[in-house]
Amino acid sequence: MVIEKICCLGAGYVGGPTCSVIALKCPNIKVTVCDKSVERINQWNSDKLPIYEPGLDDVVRQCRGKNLFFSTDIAQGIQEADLIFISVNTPTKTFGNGKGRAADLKYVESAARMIADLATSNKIVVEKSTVPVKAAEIIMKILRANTKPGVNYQILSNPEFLAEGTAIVDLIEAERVLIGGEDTPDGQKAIQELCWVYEHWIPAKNILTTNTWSSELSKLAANAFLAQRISSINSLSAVCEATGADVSEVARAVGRDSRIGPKFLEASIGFGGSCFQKDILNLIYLCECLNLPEVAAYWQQVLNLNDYQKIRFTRKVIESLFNTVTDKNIAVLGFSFKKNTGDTRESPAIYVSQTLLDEGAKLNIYDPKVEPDQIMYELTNPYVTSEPEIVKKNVEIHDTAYSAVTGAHAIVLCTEWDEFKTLDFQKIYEVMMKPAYIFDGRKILNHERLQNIGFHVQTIGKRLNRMPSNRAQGSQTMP
Ligand SMILES: NC(=O)c1ccc[n+]([C@@H]2O[C@H](COP(=O)([O-])OP(=O)(O)OC[C@H]3O[C@@H](n4cnc5c(N)ncnc54)[C@H](O)[C@@H]3O)[C@@H](O)[C@H]2O)c1
Ligand SMILES: O=c1ccn([C@@H]2O[C@H](COP(=O)(O)OP(=O)(O)O[C@H]3O[C@H](CO)[C@@H](O)[C@H](O)[C@H]3O)[C@@H](O)[C@H]2O)c(=O)[nH]1
Repeated sequence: MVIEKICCLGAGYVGGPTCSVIALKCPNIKVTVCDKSVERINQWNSDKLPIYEPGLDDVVRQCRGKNLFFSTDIAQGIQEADLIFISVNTPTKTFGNGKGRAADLKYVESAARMIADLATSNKIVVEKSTVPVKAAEIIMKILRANTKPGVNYQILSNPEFLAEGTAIVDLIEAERVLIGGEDTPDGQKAIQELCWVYEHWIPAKNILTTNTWSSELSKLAANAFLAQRISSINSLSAVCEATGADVSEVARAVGRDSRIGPKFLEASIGFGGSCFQKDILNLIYLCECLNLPEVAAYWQQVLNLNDYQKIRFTRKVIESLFNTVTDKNIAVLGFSFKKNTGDTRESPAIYVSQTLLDEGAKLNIYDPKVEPDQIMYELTNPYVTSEPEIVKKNVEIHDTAYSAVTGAHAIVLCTEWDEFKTLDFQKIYEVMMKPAYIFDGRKILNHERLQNIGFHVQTIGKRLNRMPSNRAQGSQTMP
């Protein structure tokens, strides 16, 4: 089979960018991205795309209406496609068996059932969502139990490794594409057909093929390893703060060993995002089901440490502000889980903000890309608060960092947006309450310069004992 038409079920952070790049690099393939959400599809077809991702607008502009289409007509998408990506969400279960740990496969299952209902010709079905090992078996069972005469299915695993904020570069210059399939002649043929799609722009040496289960497990393993590095360096950040070592220096020294490498050793207020926690929980649950409690406990510790880091940082904020933030104005700079994305899923800023609100603080929140409604949605979510009215009363969303900090007792920097590095902190100092505090949860500011201006500064993994300069001590401009 030559792949002429691709359909993707799920127009989210993965389906949208992935298929846009496939359309860009494979001009002879028609790519249709389908979603059951009319609103999402309308946004993909508008000038304001539903997700912010550097470079994405350009790619969509080049291909949309030519060989890239966004549609709610799932039936047509499925029927005409030779190859179907399942790119739907796989959140952690919130109730029932495996609550809080297992991946909820209801969207994967419903996608498989839609394909089974609608397909009238042979399909290669590709699991792109992140799933527990053996999920392909579920898809296979649903499809093969409902096969219409003359319709054959091959199921492949092709996990996605893009990171938000760098998705387009990650897709165009992928270090590796992983494809797992059945060890049968038809399975191997399907693998080769998907390889052919990627080979339009990915060197063949970067395309790895494995059996289905290795491919599924490798995705969970990759995220577990990455998150483990962050928890490792974050654990040492606490040691640094207690001893006078500097975590950036430690990371530089450790990372210089080529066996360890320098990437992903940036201490922080903890990792966020929709993937790390969810996928490690998924791995932990899998280990528990496989009766491997020691392995489950090992990975659980990566998550425990991440919670500890968020708690430790927030506690430091409160303790530094004389152990009370009641009625204090606190500017929260950054709400997304990392820079260059508007995504707030599992953002550490949620925990920090919610804890400060619980302590009676008033928050002025500014993020360059997160929509105000999204911030309020996260903070008034019933899983996070039982008092949404108090949250609404005590949170103000600002459209510049300067307006957020005016009159604030403290700045809490939660996301490493580049624009925060170039703020005029002299000007900011003048409009803040005194003593003025900055808590740099991302280690991106020039702490010495801030101290010279007069700020009390705290960061991650480094003790900054020096008192602010005398010059600035008394200058209070706000009542
Ligand atoms: N976000 C990332 O950076 C990232 C990276 C790699 C892998 N992943 C994995 O990819 C998967 C998708 O993640 P995401 O961030 O794109 O999720 P998302 O929530 O942004 O998008 C999923 C979309 O699927 C749609 N959907 C659900 N069921 C459907 C159905 N039956 N038919 C059509 N559409 C349906 C939803 O409406 C939603 O728009 C998850 O398994 C995730 O773990 C995510
Ligand atoms: O040294 C570091 C690197 C990252 N982070 C934080 O870790 C989180 C996750 O960052 P990142 O991995 O860059 O973004 P994601 O979009 O969550 O991407 C991860 O999760 C995706 C979904 O599975 C995978 O595809 C990617 O390969 C994997 O990097 C963010 O809060 C970062 O601020 C740190 O604290 N320190």
